[in-house]
Amino acid sequence: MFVLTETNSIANHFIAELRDVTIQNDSMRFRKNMERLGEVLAYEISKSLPYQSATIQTPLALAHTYLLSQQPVLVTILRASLPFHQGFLNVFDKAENAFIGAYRGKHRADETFDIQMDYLACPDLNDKIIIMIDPMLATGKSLLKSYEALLAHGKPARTIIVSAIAAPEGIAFLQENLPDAELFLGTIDEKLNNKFYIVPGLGDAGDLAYGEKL
Ligand SMILES: O=P(O)(O)OC[C@H]1O[C@H](OP(=O)(O)OP(=O)(O)O)[C@H](O)[C@@H]1O
Ligand SMILES: O=c1cc[nH]c(=O)[nH]1
Ligand SMILES: [Mg+2]
Repeated sequence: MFVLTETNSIANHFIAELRDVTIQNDSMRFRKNMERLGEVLAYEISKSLPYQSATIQTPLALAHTYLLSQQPVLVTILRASLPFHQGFLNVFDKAENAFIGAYRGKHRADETFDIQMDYLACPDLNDKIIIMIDPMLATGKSLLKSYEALLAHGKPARTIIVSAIAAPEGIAFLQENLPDAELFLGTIDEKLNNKFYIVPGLGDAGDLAYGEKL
């Protein structure tokens, strides 16, 4: 498991601004900070991908380097993931993309909920490296249900899950139910509250980026 804030970097500022209740009034800044965090995490993930040697013709001579031997598939879970996904796409500009509509349905009286799924647009996933992008890992149910839906499109060779903020409960849930998935996290928070929101967290990422839904 990789946790970005285990090393201090400028990304601490992006996460601090995402959390800050005053700065959250500026939804464009919220989306931009989520995008910037996506770029940083994409760069960190890029260090773990496979590379092959390549030769580039400059105007003067040949330059030797290593380039990705396989492009990842970027999987976005609507809607909060959209700006985070854009950060990944800025870095992995040749990646294929998948989109999943998964969201927490209406909470019951005891605050439990089911995950609703209503949209899936996806390339062939057989033998691909998939990066599942969701800014909030709370209970982990959205990510697990999304992964199960993806399997109808093939069996990935490798699954990377990336979140900006994760709760210990969601991490434990994924480690139990998706033991082969690799986690790349911005930061790990304290706990979930009785509505299954991350504390201290940042609130509702989808609402902060795009406004409240009915
Ligand atoms: O780990 P979980 O308990 O499943 O919760 C996390 C999910 O909640 C948020 O989506 P939300 O349902 O709020 O939908 P939205 O993006 O449309 O706001 C978030 O983007 C995750 O997908
Ligand atoms: O804290 C949380 C949990 C789920 N979804 C969010 O947007 N925030
Ligand atoms: Mg939401």
